[in-house]
Amino acid sequence: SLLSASLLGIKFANPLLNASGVHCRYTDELDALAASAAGSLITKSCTLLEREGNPEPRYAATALGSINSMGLPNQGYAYYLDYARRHNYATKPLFFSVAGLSLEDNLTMMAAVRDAYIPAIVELNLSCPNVPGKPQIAYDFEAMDRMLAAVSAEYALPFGVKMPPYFDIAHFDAAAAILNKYPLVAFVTCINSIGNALVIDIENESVVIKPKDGFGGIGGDYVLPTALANVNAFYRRCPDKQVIGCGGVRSGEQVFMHLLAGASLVQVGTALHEDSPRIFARLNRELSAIMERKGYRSIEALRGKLKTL
Ligand SMILES: C=Cc1c(C(=O)O)[nH]c(=O)[nH]c1=O
Repeated sequence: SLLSASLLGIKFANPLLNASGVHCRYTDELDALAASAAGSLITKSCTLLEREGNPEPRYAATALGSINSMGLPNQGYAYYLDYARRHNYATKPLFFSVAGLSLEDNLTMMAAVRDAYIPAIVELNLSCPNVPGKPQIAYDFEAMDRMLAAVSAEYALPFGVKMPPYFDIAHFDAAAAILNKYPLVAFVTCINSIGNALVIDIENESVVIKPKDGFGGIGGDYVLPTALANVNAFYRRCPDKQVIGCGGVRSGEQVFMHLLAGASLVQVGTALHEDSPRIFARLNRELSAIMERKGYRSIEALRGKLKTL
């Protein structure tokens, strides 16, 4: 149909899903996504053991988006693996997000997913900006190379990576060169939040979240141009991989932009957090209206067709 999409040869009714971390920590949240108009869903990035995460307040919405320093609160990987075993894949695909605190933890968790023989798609999070003392892997190119070599060897199935934003062409080049060494890295999700921003409330003359003196990852309108640039940068540099867009989506127009930039699927974070899973029905309607107005009969007809001047 008009909004059909595909990734790893798997069919999706539409390209939309949640960004990992939003509306996906608990099974009731995941069930609501499974019952929504989203084409698929992804679990909260998980660690080996359950984590409470950082002290609250750790999320705040602003006029232009959001800031968070959640600290990777999650129920531990066994909880999400149990959910992934029970999911009905005939209704819609499920992604499984992994953010281990060590290479060993990532290997253990991904081996468990592999050995469960379920069609869950793994998105390895290389970009969590909010675990104090843990610099994010994707900003350490040697660490990322070692991680992908070990994970590829162990998991031995196609998987994806969740990347932070880069802001320098040389960094796009270097990161893509590493990803292109690993054919099992079948997709690249761009972007995670822009790390370590600072939102100030002038009434209270204070920061708005408690962890890290108020420093946290931002999402929403703030990040849209950076998200689109990262989607297109990796789309151009990784012709043998697919790209999932994430960042700044709150209407059909931004979904259309991500698709033009080369995205195969599009994740929604801040706008989903501030609304509800009902947002997916609206986004599908708005995207359909734009495509019909422009005469597109499929997403493939417009995907990656961004014009330069
Ligand atoms: C997995 C941890 C992440 C978190 C978090 O749990 O603090 N927040 C983000 O914006 N991105 C993440 O990847």
